Amino acid sequence: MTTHNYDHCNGEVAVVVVPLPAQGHLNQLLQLSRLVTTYGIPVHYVGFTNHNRQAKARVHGWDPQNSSLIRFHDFQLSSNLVNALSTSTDDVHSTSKFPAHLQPVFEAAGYLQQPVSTLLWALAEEFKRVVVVHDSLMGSVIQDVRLISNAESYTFHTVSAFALFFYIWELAGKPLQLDDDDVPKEIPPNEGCFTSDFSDFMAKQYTYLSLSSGRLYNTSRSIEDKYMDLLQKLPMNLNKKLYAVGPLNPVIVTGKRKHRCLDWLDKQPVNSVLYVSFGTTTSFSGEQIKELAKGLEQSEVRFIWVFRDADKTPGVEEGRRIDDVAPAFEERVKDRGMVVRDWAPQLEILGHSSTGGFLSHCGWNSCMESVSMGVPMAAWPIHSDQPKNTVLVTQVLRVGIAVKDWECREKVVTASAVENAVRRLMASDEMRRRAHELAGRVQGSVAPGGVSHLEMDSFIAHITR
Ligand SMILES: O=c1ccn([C@@H]2O[C@H](COP(=O)(O)OP(=O)(O)O[C@H]3O[C@H](CO)[C@@H](O)[C@H](O)[C@H]3O)[C@@H](O)[C@H]2O)c(=O)[nH]1
Repeated sequence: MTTHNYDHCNGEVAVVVVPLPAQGHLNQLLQLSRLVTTYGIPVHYVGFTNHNRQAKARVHGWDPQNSSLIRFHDFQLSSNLVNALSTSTDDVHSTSKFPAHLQPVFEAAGYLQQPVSTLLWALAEEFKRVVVVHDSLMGSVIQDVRLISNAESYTFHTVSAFALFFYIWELAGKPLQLDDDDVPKEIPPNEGCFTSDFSDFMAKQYTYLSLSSGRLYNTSRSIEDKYMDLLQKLPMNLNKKLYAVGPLNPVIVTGKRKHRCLDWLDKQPVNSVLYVSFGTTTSFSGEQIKELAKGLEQSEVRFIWVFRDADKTPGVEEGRRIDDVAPAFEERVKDRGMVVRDWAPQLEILGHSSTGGFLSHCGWNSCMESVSMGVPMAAWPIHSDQPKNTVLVTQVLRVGIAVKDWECREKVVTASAVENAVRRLMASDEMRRRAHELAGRVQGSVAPGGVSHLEMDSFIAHITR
């Protein structure tokens, strides 16, 4: 890890990081925390106890317990809240695949406002300046920043510049005139991507965007320069400084290898293995699982399949769903496939030379990790920003193919559609070549002198001014 010579910052500036309590968000803000500490600046990472524990346990490539500059502030979920959350279950048969069962925990995050406010006032006494970096969906929690004269806040966006721009552009009634080459032919509309409860929640949190002094993005101008420029032109961003500081995931993975799937990967030929994973917010129906299993089997491709349900609230007792992958399936494919049911080391898998493709829901972490590691994708969007990320990956960056059309989102993806897409992906040397080339650019952007590295330097120079 690079350490910058910013020791003069100690005692002057404290950074407080406030993630939304969901894995895809906790992770990015924890990686950002690590980056900030390389400049010698202390970071205070706040959240519910169970989520902080989960974030630390799942992080890739480094151990947050060894960082003396990151302090975790754990706040307890009240027992009433735990009871309320335990009744909220994931409905795998719903036509909307948005993880509505997580909505109560997003709402519960509002309870962090009071303890976070107390922390901010205390730090404001101790430090010359308190800098709050908060998830774009946690604006209400940090709203007291405006009352503290030596505090300022920055909004952190966990999605691609592309998905965010087109989401806001549609919501705001398409305020900018766009050139033909800015807009791929078909941008999936916002409708159908979220539940109405979540859309209301986002709208409420976005009312706090005007409070912040600037915005941070987990993306790189080496791939999304055009969409960062478009974001800058939106009325809400006209007088804000935008910083594209990603990818925040390590682009070179080192350290102890623990998982058995990495030993298995060592024995497979270069670029021969398909990695299959749908992140932490997707649960498939039994029927969909069977079609996917059949498609993988028919494709005759080697694979690692991370077989998981969507996350629930950590620590909240949950019912287990029946495991729909039959032992007979695993037995039949055991010579060329592996089913992983625990937490898979995704970055290490994507960074392994035997991995040649990624069948993914296109969550933004997965896209950035795959792009950083030069692995082409087969895109199977499920909800939220994923349909827009699919267009970015397949039509703009051209390092992937689509497995399913977003218009057919309510239909089960058949085994033959899986088989065809997987075969096409694994056979495309041209796409793999482009993915490698893109990875070189993205990795270069976070190296010293690279564009993301310079934007991070510029952010740090600004908050330590
Ligand atoms: O066994 C596993 C499963 C997941 N991961 C990691 O978990 C993260 C998953 O994140 P992502 O790919 O973004 O998917 P979601 O968990 O579904 O993320 C949510 O949050 C993202 C950021 O806002 C959005 O882009 C997604 O649409 C939204 O579903 C990635 O870092 C993976 O490397 C593992 O390491 N091992």
